[in-house]
Amino acid sequence: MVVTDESPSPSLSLDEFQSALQRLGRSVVTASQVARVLECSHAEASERLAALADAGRIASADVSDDPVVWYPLDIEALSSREHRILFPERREVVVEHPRQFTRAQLAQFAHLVDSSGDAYIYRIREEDVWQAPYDHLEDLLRTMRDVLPERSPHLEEWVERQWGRAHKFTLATHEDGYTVLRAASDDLMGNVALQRLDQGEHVRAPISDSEVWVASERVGEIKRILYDAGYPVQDDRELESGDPLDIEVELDLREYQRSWVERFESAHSGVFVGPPGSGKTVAAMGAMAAVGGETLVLVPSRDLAGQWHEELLTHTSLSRDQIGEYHGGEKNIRPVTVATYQTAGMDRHRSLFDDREWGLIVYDEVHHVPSNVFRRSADLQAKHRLGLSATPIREDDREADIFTLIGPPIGTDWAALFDAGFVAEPEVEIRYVPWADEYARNEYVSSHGHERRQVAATNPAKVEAVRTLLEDHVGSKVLIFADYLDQGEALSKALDLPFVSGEMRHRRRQVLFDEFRTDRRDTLIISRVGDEGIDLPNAEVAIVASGLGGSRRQGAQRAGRTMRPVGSALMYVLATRGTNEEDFARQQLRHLAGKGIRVTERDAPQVEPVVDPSEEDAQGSDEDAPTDGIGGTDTSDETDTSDTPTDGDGDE
Ligand SMILES: Nc1ncnc2c1ncn2[C@@H]1O[C@H](COP(=O)(O)OP(=O)(O)OP(=O)(O)O)[C@@H](O)[C@H]1O
Repeated sequence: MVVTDESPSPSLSLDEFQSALQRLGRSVVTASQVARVLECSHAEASERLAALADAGRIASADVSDDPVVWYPLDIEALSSREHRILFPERREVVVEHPRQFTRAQLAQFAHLVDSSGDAYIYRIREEDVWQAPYDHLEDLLRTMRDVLPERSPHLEEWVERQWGRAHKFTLATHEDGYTVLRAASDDLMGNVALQRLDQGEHVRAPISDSEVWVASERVGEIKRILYDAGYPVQDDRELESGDPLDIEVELDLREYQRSWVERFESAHSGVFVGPPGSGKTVAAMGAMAAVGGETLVLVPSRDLAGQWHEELLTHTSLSRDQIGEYHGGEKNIRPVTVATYQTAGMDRHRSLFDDREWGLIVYDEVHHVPSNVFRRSADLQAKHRLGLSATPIREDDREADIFTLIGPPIGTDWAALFDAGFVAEPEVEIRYVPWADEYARNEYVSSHGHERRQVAATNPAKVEAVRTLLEDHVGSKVLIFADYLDQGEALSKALDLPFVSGEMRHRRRQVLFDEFRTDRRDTLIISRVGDEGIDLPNAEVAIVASGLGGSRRQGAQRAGRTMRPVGSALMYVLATRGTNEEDFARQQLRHLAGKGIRVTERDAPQVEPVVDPSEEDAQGSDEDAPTDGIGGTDTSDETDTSDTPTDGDGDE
């Protein structure tokens, strides 16, 4: 029986029309295609499309031998509109022109694998499900359904299986005080754990078929063994609170900071992941107050140690004699001690970990923890451990170390962060700079390895490219990053600006940083020493002259220096055209895309180099003299990211 519905078809909104286009993956459609998506008759679809066209919202074209086609009036608006496509079998999501919030949501459970051009490709790996910062599977699935263009039962079943694997083993504290490992089933204990753990070293004695007493001093190893076997362990043990220490935070924590601290209190360990400037350090003080025990804070550089010291004095009830610093400059162990990773990683300073009954270890810039400190952390499993990171993805992808030795990411309420305006999406532009001259290009062609990278990074034409950018941003607060000492000095001379490097005395650096913070200075040239956490909250523009060969995280940190909540922040990355810098630039900034940063690319405007007349004579005399290449990178500062630490400030 056919029921003819005399009432007019329900109208079709422009949003529904555009969603249909997205579902169909097309920008021009026929009524029958739309009928399929709307699950209505062809006639009804035609009627609804015609009504939308009559309302002047869409257009149609009579294509002679083909049916009428319909398309949005402003095809441009569509082309810049966010468009998501799911490939369930590959567990991939492709997003064109993703918005910042979309990228932040995807970063909760998916790994950004490519972002060249406008399409961002995310893949969901098993470890992404394991580390998804949710207490319940339903919460994870809700976020997925919110951000994925369609539901996929097949994908959700896979996610559920991975989630299950991450909840098959639990470490707990037995009522008699010893540490036990519990499995979700006898089989898992027998076929997975007991096949891999060492009887005696790891396993002390069986308690039941699914529960064993384990060696508490081997917990770090046990976690790693089971993680590598595909079973990340939930750590629900009661942890030591160390010698009691009463700490109060004298700032009102923001909603998302309180949420971080509450989640940490229930999990006892974990990582706060939030954009630079979002308040992780202050939230860590909240965690210190919650634990109420003596605290060891580990940071990547001496400058940052000084900054933590100041922040603790400013924002907590701690008195000056309760806080000490432990690094090249001073060796004071106090109830709250801030030490550099370099010092903490050295055997002759291992007493740092054992000298006091710490209740909490804080790892700042957790992706920066050197291997020897990670190894030492394996012995600290009885303590509360907190990581802070703006970019949790390690260059060498050692998420497993962070997960097993410190803890899983603790959920970040991105919506609250964005609503509170603590994430300013910076514009990042890669500017491709031509060679200064044939000589410089030939030098690149004839060099190899590190020197080749160096020649590309220190292309003299970059000086003019920086000068042009400074002229475009007169009055803005600008940081120019130069990894190579000679390039930093060349920029300093050409632009008459100070160059802050690890070679500069600590005191002089502080003076320049303070002048920048207090607006007595607009522009600074800095080397790696400025990468980690040095608080230059009012930087508005970052120009990366060199340092692309470093790592993705440096790119994020540099963007971070301009991602402070100061409205629109800009970052220019100078890459020499036709060299490996182009690939580095795209690879490094792809990582930033996963943190909600939009990347554009363009060629630097051609400019004639400004040559100092005095140099003109000098150039004439030895223009054929081979240069020995540009001086080495500034490894004299403390934030050397290699695992064999060097310490610019003479840490013993
Ligand atoms: N709850 C708060 N109330 C007032 N100010 C705050 C609060 N939380 C953070 N701030 C301020 O915001 C700035 C950045 O905070 P914080 O240093 O904690 O951020 P961060 O995420 O640790 O930055 P980075 O990643 O660079 O280390 C600081 O000046 C801090 O004093």
